[in-house]
Amino acid sequence: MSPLHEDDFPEPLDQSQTRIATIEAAVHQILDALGEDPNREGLQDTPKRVAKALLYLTHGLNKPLESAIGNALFASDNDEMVVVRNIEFYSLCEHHMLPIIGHVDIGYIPQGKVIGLSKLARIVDLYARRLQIQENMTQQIADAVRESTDARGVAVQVRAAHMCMAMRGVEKVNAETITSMMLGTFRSDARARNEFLQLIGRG
Ligand SMILES: Nc1nc2c(ncn2[C@@H]2O[C@H](COP(=O)(O)OP(=O)(O)OP(=O)(O)O)[C@@H](O)[C@H]2O)c(=O)[nH]1
Ligand SMILES: [Zn+2]
Repeated sequence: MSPLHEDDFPEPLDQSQTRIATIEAAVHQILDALGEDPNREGLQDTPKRVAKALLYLTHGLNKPLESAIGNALFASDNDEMVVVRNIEFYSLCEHHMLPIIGHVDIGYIPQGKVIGLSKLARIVDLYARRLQIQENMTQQIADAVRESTDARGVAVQVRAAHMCMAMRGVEKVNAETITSMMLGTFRSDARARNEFLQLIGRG
């Protein structure tokens, strides 16, 4: 599965064209309301660009979990913790539609099968590429890893900067929001939790 590009949308072309046209008209109105001249040379193609960019930035919406994983689940007797850390993500906050930019660390303890490593990053993108709040994204990623792997435990930590807190509002550029979700063994066993935190460099 190759990464999605701005020009491919995961739906029939006519549906994408309808969405692009609708968003384009709305962006034209927004430019006008901002006091801009939407017809000046520099802005002529802006509504279309914004429409395509917004569809790209939310392309995880309504996509099933299987689309991120395919067949990449492999039988394995290994029952040691697997950690993939520092998976970068770009999302949009659902309150202001401004960027949330950060990193996700994922750990799981396999129980009979392991998942293709890249699929953990694809799971992150599936939930990041839509309008989000960080807490829900954290939980959705953890639930998806658990559901797809039947792992004994799943740990997810998300560290992010919210542009709505940096570029406007309280204007705190250095604030970092950390959320985590511990399932199964990670919730019940402090040693497993601490090992995860050590491995992600936060213990
Ligand atoms: N819990 C949570 N809050 C978020 C997230 N992203 C943005 N927010 C917050 O959503 C809140 C919306 O608050 P409102 O008072 O309705 O909006 P606002 O007037 O724009 O608030 P300010 O940002 O404080 O100016 C703000 O406190 C944001 O910081 C997130 O991922 N999780
Ligand atoms: Zn926001």
